[in-house]
Amino acid sequence: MGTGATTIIPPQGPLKGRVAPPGSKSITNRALLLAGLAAGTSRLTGALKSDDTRYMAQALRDMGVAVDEPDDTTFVVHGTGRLNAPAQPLFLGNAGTATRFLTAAVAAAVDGTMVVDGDAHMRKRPIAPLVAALKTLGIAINAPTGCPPVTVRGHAGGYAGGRVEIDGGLSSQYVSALLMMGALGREPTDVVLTGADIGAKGYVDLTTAAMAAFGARVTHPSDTVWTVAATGYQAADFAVEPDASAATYLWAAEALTGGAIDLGTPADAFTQPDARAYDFIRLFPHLPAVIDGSQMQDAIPTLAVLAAFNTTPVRFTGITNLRVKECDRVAALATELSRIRPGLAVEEGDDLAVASDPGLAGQSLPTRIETYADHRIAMSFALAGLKIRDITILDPGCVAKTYPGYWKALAGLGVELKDEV
Ligand SMILES: O=C(O)C1=C[C@@H](OP(=O)(O)O)[C@@H](O)[C@H](O)C1
Ligand SMILES: C=C(OP(=O)(O)O)C(=O)O
Repeated sequence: MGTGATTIIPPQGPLKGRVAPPGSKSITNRALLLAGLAAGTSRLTGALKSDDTRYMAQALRDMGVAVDEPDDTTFVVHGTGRLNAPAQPLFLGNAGTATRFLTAAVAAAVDGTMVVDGDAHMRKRPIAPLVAALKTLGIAINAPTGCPPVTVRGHAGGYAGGRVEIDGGLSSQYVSALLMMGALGREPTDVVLTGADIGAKGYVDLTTAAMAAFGARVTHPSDTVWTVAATGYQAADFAVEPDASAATYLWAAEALTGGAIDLGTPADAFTQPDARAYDFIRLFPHLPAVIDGSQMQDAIPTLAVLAAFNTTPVRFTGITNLRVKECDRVAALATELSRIRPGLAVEEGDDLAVASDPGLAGQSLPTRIETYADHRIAMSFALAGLKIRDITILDPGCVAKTYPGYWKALAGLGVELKDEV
């Protein structure tokens, strides 16, 4: 459990100023991995430095790849075209991207047996579908609980290629992991989607775009099939775009206060799925009655807190896999919104129904928000504190997973914060 608490003092007027969100977590962790698998030096600029990307960078170092950090937003990765077996289990905290992507990559890039593990939260996040898919490729791999730790017997260059089926319903990261591994096969790999759902498909598009930047060739002959050529990876200089999920808090802060915050990047310039949230945020306080969250899952906490101040109720659908993120986000949103005012949000089957009440603004509703070690719960509920007096966020440091500068960014916009230690 983290410690501390931060109370947000609602600003007197609109929030105005310039705040650039940090680099994209999703893109940084893809680029780090691909650079680590390539032979040669890759320079990643605009990158995110946060818990999630440090775990990925450290894992590469643990496998013999030199990763330099000349400044706050740059990684220089000196790939050798091979990864060494790590002496210790790879510890990846609660970084879903690092855990899922590395589980597949090490199977085809490292000689030896290794363990991929994470913290207590990661040990509750499912990885069984990815493990089962890797087994079908002849890889010796085991995750007895269906979650990390995963034990993998890897062979550098040691899988043939061929066809691998994956159900991406619980996590699109399984699909991305197999695609990035695909370029390491001896022959091309077809990644074939089974099951009805893949979560936010935009993350798979981010994966194939990053792979192309590092020299891979992926074709997508049908909605459910990707073919990855057996090219391996080439070092590249790569500019990481700002994080769209981080941007949602700034867009929402602007909408809630009627402000003008310049992020330095227009919403339509992002390639990440969560940028779609802007199309809703700009409608505030007239969000629609139903919002399908399936293609912008990490933005749902932001939108759900915004919805509490909407003129009419909002139902969020397509959010079942929010239950297997850093915490059960559907339950957390219902519980914590209802802590502010009983019944403000309820779980209805697979949906989250937010009652919405613009009259909440300006009230004093002293509430201590549990954050469940989930950065997005902390960051989104801070938005409620821009409108309601006496909202306190517990364990504010958990934002370090993806946005260590979050509180500073709010303070830079003139938001007064009171820290308890
Ligand atoms: O591929 C990625 O970079 C991500 C995919 C999504 O997860 P799932 O695919 O597990 O839904 C998202 O929630 C996560 O923050 C990042
Ligand atoms: C779900 C998230 O992260 P991950 O799956 O990469 O741990 C997130 O950042 O909201």
